[in-house]
Amino acid sequence: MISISNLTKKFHNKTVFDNFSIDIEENKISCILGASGIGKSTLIKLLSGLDRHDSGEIEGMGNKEFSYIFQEPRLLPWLNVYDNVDFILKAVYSDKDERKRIILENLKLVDLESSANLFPDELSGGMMQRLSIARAFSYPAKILFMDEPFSGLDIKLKMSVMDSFRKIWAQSSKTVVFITHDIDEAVFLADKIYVLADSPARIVYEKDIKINIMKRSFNDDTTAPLKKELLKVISDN
Ligand SMILES: Nc1ncnc2c1ncn2[C@@H]1O[C@H](COP(=O)(O)OP(=O)(O)OP(=O)(O)O)[C@@H](O)[C@H]1O
Repeated sequence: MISISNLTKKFHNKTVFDNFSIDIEENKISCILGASGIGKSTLIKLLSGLDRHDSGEIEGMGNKEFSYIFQEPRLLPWLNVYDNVDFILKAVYSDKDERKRIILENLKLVDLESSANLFPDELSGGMMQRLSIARAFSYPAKILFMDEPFSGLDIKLKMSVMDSFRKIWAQSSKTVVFITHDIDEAVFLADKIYVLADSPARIVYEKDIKINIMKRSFNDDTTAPLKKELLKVISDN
């Protein structure tokens, strides 16, 4: 469990979190859903240690390594697909053959095995984001933070990239903290959804989704009531 308790974070005179608490389960996909500017990215930065909180406790991160997937893929343009992944693995695995096995296995899961020699400027937006997913999963980190990784993609690409994401996640046992403002994305991928609202931010709603992630479809009637509920919670707050 990753636990945040009684956390306070201020930027100058803006209090983003005041006495904020949340428990995040390990080996699951937890989704923080909320409007723009509410504090979602700040929360991930505090959890990952990229920013510091003013008071309160963050427990369960210890020295655990984490990887990040951002809204934009952040690839190295001078390296091909294979080497973009190899670049980050070199710091962890000295054995070239082991790196090769890990890289090819992960590229295969996101359907990029046959694109290993292409450079980022030869990839579509969806391919770039799939590569950033393969890179994040190749790195042996227990925790993955995702900051709106699908929001720059059109609906068709989004569905295909999210499908790649769930396949690759199902092979791992990573704890994922996923932030988004998109209800469809949250309902498609999350084991648990937290809705963040207000200023200072607080959790106004939380829900476990029991349907197996691999069995969900983007336009699934069984999740329609939940989507409606989330829409109401968001518009009421
Ligand atoms: N480094 C900073 N300095 C000053 N204010 C900041 C800083 N980072 C964030 N903020 C403020 O804190 C609040 C929360 O920002 P944050 O980026 O966490 O929101 P968000 O929910 O991730 O929004 P978005 O979905 O638009 O990325 C905003 O009001 C923002 O202006």
